[in-house]
Amino acid sequence: MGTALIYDEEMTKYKLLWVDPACKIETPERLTVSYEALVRNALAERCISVPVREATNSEILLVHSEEYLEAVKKTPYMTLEDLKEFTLQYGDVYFHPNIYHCAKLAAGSALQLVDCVMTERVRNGMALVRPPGHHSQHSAANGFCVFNNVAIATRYAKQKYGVKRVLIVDWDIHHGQGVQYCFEDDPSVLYFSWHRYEHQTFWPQLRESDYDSVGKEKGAGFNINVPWNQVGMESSDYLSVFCHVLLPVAYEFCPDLVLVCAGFDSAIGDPEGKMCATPEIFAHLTHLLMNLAGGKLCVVLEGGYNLTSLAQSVCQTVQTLLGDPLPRLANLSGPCRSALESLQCVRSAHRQYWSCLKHAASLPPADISTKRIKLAEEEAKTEVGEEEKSTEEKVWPEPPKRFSPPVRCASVLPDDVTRPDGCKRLGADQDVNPLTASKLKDDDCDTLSRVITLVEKMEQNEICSGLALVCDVTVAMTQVVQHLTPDPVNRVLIVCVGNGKVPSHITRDGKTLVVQINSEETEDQNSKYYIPVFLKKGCSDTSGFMHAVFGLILPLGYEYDPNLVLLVRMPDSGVCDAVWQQLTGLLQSFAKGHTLVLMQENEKAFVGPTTSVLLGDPAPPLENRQAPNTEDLNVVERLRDRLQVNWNLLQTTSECTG
Ligand SMILES: NCCCNCCCCCC(=O)CS
Ligand SMILES: [Zn+2]
Repeated sequence: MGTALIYDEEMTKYKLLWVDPACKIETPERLTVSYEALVRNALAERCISVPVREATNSEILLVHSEEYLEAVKKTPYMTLEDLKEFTLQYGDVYFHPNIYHCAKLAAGSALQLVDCVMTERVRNGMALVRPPGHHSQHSAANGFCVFNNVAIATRYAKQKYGVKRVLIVDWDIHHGQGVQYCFEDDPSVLYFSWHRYEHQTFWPQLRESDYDSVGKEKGAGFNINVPWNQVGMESSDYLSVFCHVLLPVAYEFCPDLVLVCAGFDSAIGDPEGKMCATPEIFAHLTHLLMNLAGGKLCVVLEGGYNLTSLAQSVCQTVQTLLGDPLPRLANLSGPCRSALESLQCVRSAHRQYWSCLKHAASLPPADISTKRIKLAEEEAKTEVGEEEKSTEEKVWPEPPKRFSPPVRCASVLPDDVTRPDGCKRLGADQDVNPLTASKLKDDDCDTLSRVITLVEKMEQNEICSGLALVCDVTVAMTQVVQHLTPDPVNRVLIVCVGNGKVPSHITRDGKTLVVQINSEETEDQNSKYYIPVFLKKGCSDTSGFMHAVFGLILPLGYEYDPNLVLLVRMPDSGVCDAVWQQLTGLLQSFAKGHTLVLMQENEKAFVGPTTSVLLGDPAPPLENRQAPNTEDLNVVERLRDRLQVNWNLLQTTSECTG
C-alpha cells in the first residue's frame, strides 16, 4: 500500500492584503516551495496523488458554530475595508476574498486523507494545506487558522468509520489550543502537543497551555502539553519527549488512527520557533509513529515559515512515509536542563493517568512555578514588541540524500525454508568472499559465511536489512562482531531478546553495545556496554517489554548511533510475534535501517512476520493495554538511574544533572 499526497495550487491563491507584521510570514510560497521540493526530489511521483475537495457545511459544523460559519461565508463578498474590519474581531489572523474557499479545501484535504487511509486505499499520507487549522476554535479564527482541519478530520473519522481512539500528535511549535478545547473532555481523543511557551510569555500566552492542563472530567489524562520554556531546543530534546512521554502513553492508549498536526515551525531557522532541531528529526518523529494503529497515519501541514527548513522537513516526512531508510542523527547531545524540567513536569502531571508513567518522579522541579511568575514579570517590564535581539540567520547542513539500497531485505535460510516474497535469498554459491569463508571455523560454516557476506553487502549499502536462520545465534553473533570489529568506525548495537549467555568479550572494546532483555538474572558485568534488562515476567509480557524498549533501548540506540543493528532472538525467548515485529520496526530508526536479524533454525515461523517489517510494512498493533507489572517497571527505572550518568538520553528529571 502506498502513500497519499494531497495538494492543490488553489490553496496558494490567497495572501495578506494589508500591513500586519504578525501575519506577514503566512505566505502562499510556503505551499509552493514544499510541493516543488517534493517534485524536485522525485518524491511526489512516488506518492498516490489524491484530489482535494471542499469540506461540506455539515463537516465544518462538526467543530465550528453555525454563527461562525455563516460569518466566514460572507467574506468572499467583502470589500478590503470590510475584510479588515471583520479580521479585527479575531487574533493574529487575516482574511481574503478567497480564504473561505481555501479553508474549505484545507479541511476537505484532511478528510480526503482520512478516507483513503481508513478505506486502506493507501497506508498513510500527507496533506499540504493552507490555511492551517490547529488554532481555530468553535466560533473563532486565530493564529492564521480559519477551520480546524485536524479537529474536523478527527470527528469525521469517528463518525464515518467508527474509529474508537484517535491520537493527535501536534509537533508544530505553537500550542494547538483549538484542538485542546475541542477534545479536552473526550477520552477517545488523546491530544499531544509541545510548544514554545517560555513560562506563558510566548504566543498565545495561555495559562491552559502549561503541562498541568491534563484534560477535563472524563478526558483527564488525555491532553498532554509539553511546554518549551527556552528556545534553542534540539533533536535530543524532541526525542527525549517521544521516548519518555509520547510513545509509552501512545502505545498504552493503542489508537486506531493517528493524525499529525505537522507544523514545521519547530525546525531550525524558523522565525517563530527559534528552535535548533534539524529537518532530519521529522523523519524520525514520523517513523516512531508509523507502527501505531497498524500504520494508519495522516499528516496534515500546520505552520512552518522558514521556506528552506520547511521544504526540507516536508521532504524528510514524506520520504519516511514512503518507507525509505532514515538518516542517522549525528552527535545527539542529550536533553538540556530546561527540557528535562518540562519532561519531569509532564511525567509527574500524568503519572496518575498512565501506568507507564506510574513510577515517574512525583513532583515537578521545585522552582518551576516561581520561574513562571518571575519571567512573566520581567517580560512585562520590557516594552511591548521589542524586536528579537538575536536576528542572526541560522545555517545548517543540507540533509543527506536518503536512497534505498538495491536490495531492501536479504535472507540466509536453510534450503527447506521458503523465502518470503520481496526478500532476496543470499545463495551459498553467491560470490561468498573466500577470505571470510576460511576464517569461519564452525560446522555451520556455509551458513555463517553467507551471513558474513550479507553483512558485507549491508556495509556496502547493496542491502538494507537481513535475516538469517542459524544453528547457534550466539556463535553467529560473535562471528559477525569479530568480522566487523577491526574497522574503527564500526559500532554495533546488539539487542538480544531472551535468555542465554552473551560472550563477555563481545562488549569489551566499546565497539558493541549489548542490551539483553531476559527473564533470568544474569550476573551484572556492570559494564557501560552490556546492559541486562531482567523482566520478571520475561519477554512474553508486552507492557513490560515495550517499557524497556521506549525507556531504554530507543534512547540508548539514539545516543550510541550504531552503523549496524543486530537483533538476536535467543532460543525459547517467549517473545510474542507482535512485540517482536514492533521491536524490529522501531530498531530501523538506527543505522539507516541496517538491521540484521539472527534467529535459530527452528524459528522459521517468524521469518515471514519479521521480513514483512524489514520490508517496511507496519507492525500490527499491540492489542492488550494492561499495565507493566511493578517489578519490571522498577527494573527499568533502576537501570535508568544507574546508566544515565553515561547515557544522557536516559534522563527524565532535571535533578540528576549536576
Ligand atoms: N504581537 C505579538 C506577535 C504575535 N505573533 C502571532 C503569531 C501567530 C502564529 C500562528 C502560527 O504560526 C500557526 S502554526
Ligand atoms: Zn505554529
